[in-house]
Amino acid sequence: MTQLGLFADPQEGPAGLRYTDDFIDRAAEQDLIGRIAALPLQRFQFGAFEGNRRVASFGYRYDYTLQRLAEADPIPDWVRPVARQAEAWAALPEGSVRQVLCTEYEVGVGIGWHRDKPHFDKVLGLSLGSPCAFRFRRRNGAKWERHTLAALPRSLYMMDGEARSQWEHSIPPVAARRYSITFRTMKRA
Ligand SMILES: O=C(O)CCC(=O)C(=O)O
Ligand SMILES: [Fe+2]
Repeated sequence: MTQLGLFADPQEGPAGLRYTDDFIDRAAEQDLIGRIAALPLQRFQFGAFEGNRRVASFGYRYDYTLQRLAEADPIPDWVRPVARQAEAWAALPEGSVRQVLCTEYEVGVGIGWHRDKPHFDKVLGLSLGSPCAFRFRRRNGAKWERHTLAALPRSLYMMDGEARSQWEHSIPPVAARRYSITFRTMKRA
């Protein structure tokens, strides 16, 4: 387990955060990167603000303009085995991952502070291609509690409990191109 705590006891990560290195091997990583790179990725749109990361959603997507979930293309066959593998690791029922987000971060691109939409329940993320600092923060009175997870390529994290509901997360601009696959379960079936 690789967890790097900044400004905090390294033992004290957000409750409900789980992480494992080497969730997949290098061959599987290269295969998934090739699959994602071949997708018709769209620049992430958040109202008037255009983020720089590029994404493709499957199962469901969150429509920021209408502020609701919308159906998306079905989860592709090539994602299913790794989604099943993530469910097994997280002890989730098979098939409970109903939303998949594939993301590409070019050099210098990251993601700002946020919590994932409340429509989703558990959030798991597979890192591909390069490492990132996966940062967490939570307000504690006048201060922020902070934690940084060093997410290595081929690793998997899960946000559940407080890590999911109380803490915000962000990724500072990456030094090398990174891909991720985010697996989400739904709050209500
Ligand atoms: O790339 C990642 O691992 C995280 C992405 C993320 O936080 C999100 O899309 O909500
Ligand atoms: Fe997120």
